[in-house]
Amino acid sequence: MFDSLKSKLKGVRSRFSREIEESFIEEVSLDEEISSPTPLTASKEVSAETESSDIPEASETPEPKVPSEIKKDKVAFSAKVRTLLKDREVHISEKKIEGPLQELEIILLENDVALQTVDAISTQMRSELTGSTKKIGSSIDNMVMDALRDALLDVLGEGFSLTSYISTHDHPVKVLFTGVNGAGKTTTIAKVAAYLKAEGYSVVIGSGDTFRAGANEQMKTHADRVGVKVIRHQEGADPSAVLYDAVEYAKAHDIDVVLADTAGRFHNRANLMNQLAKIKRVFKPDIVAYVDEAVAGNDAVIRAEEFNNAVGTDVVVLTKADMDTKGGAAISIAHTIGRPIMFLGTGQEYTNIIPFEPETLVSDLLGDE
Ligand SMILES: Nc1nc2c(ncn2[C@@H]2O[C@H](COP(=O)(O)OP(=O)(O)OP(=O)(O)O)[C@@H](O)[C@H]2O)c(=O)[nH]1
Repeated sequence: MFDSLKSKLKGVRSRFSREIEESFIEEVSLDEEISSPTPLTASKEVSAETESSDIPEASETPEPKVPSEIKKDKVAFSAKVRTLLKDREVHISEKKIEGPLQELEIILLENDVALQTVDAISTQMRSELTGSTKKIGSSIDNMVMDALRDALLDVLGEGFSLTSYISTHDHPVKVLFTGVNGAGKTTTIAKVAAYLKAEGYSVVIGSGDTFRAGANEQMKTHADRVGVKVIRHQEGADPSAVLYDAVEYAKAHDIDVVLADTAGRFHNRANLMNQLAKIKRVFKPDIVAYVDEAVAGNDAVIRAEEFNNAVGTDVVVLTKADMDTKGGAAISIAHTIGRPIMFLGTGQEYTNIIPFEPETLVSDLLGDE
């Protein structure tokens, strides 16, 4: 999942660290250290905090150095500056991180992160890394990592736990699934049903896709496999009536959750969008879940926004995350439409669904152990 983005983020993180470190190495007047017999004249922020024990002794009669010795000196010197920087207060100017920031922006754009989300991540990184004096903790790498983690968490928002919602609201909780054709709504409903059953909740499915030939049978097959009752009418029936019946069944049988399927549709099909508005009026969902493919990248973000504007959306489910190497939709969608992600679909098995937790995604993206 999101492998291309992961490896690129790793690269740009090292570049941030390198550039920040190198700029301090320059400040500590490298030439002077290598060629002159005088002690290291550490300058600016670092020198102010360097203790006398950190400063190498000057030899009285220095021998001229051969190139290999100079190289070794440089390496040793960089290591020394790195040590000096740890637990020090330093000032990082915007200039020092401009190059890597631009690289980060390009990487995010190339991986389908929406422009406004890229801007937000970049602004947050800039403000967290620069400006006032910073205390570098264990290392510059960690400081960069923390800034990137905070920026990503900021755009990902809080996530949405369906089980927490169910445990704190009246039953039956009604979830309406909307989205474009073939995004994976029907499969997702079966996966969510299996997930909720495993969490100890009873579920009924309303087969509200009465439009596509074979959709009823497909839903029934999935429901049978995960052991959940499905309410169906004949093909072409009014989906609002099917879903109304599903709610009545849930009330009569003390069922915790109703999961309602709908036919796939595009936001620009006015009659189908009006039908969805009617379904909402009759079914009165507690949660409207917009389903789209993570692999669709920017298109998924644009469609989610259009659905949200047309019929409203409370949460998003991104399917086929297992096939998505970029992660752009997962990173941008909550920030762009202002609605949290509820689940990620990660394969074709019924167990291939994970509740979306921003911290887990960010740890995965940044390669935490
Ligand atoms: N790899 C992968 N495939 C998935 C995932 N979710 C769904 N699919 C596949 O996507 C295809 C379409 O899924 P459906 O559930 O039929 O899609 P739908 O949105 O109900 O389709 P319509 O009824 O046309 O609106 C199927 O082949 C699913 O197995 C996922 O998370 N990963």
